[in-house]
Amino acid sequence: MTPSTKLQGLVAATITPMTPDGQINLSVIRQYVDYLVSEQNVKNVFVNGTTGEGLSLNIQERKQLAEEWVCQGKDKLDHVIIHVGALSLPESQELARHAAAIGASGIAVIAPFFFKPTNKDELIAFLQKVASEAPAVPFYYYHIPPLTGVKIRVEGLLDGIKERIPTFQGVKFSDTDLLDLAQCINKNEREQFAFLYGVDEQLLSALAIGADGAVGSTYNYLGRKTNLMLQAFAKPDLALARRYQFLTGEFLNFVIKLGFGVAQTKAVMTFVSGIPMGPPRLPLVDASEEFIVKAKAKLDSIVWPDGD
Ligand SMILES: CC(=O)N[C@H](C=O)[C@@H](O)[C@H](O)[C@H](O)CO
Ligand SMILES: CC(=O)C(=O)O
Repeated sequence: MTPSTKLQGLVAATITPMTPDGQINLSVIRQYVDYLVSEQNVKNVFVNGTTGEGLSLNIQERKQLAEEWVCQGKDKLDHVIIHVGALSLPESQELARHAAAIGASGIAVIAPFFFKPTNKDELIAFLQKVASEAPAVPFYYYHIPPLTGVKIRVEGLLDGIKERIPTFQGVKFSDTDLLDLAQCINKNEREQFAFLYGVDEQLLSALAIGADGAVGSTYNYLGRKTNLMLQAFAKPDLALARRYQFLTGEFLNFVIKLGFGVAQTKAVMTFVSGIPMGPPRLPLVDASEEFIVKAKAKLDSIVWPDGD
């Protein structure tokens, strides 16, 4: 792994494979890593986040998953970022120390979401207490207000953050407020922070205002297509880049109308990759057969510009 290089390009938010009886299934992670690298051309992962049901796992499970991803990713993946956010500060700190000990290339933390920070100073104080437990590991703030309910704008959070959190390296930005994202990017030209966008259906818009890359659930199975969008954007061939975004958007728009979340992501990844992701953990419930049939038909019907 090469933790010193700036994180860019696509990062798959990993799914947590589970057995039919609901235990974490570490045995398929090796195959999962190979699939991401060879079939999707994705070499960075974000483990135990939203898609990974990180907040529904216990500490032991989170550590086992982190270890397995780091171990299986060795020599194959570029970055293995571990999400270590938790409602309990000591638990989050324990996970941060663990991630450092196993050699993770970065850690990320969401805002605590039961008792919530009410301003940026409270939020930074929490993040700082976690980050300082892993003083040699790049730290990312994971901004996802639709799920945490913590709507503190990132632009303001960045002011002086490097002084409070010396390992601060960037933001995983999972919000539709592109003005906030743009202000962050504009402000941080010199700092070399990485801004990774997390709303896959509008990644192209975020690239246009300067996002470095993306972390998302769809890069598990649409990584190759999204990489082609990134290439088209870099060229630049905007018409082609738009075409890819419209097509991935067409799929997402379709499944969102059917009801789309982590359970459905597990089902889609299972039929696309052939790797059994298993059921989600309650309160999430399995995708319906009807969803699976319709989602598969939709994905199969898409004619991609690369001829697939
Ligand atoms: C709320 C959520 O899970 N967001 C993911 C990452 O942040 C995205 O990757 C979405 O799954 C994706 O954009 C589809 O809506
Ligand atoms: C999408 C994402 O980054 C997550 O699942 O945490």
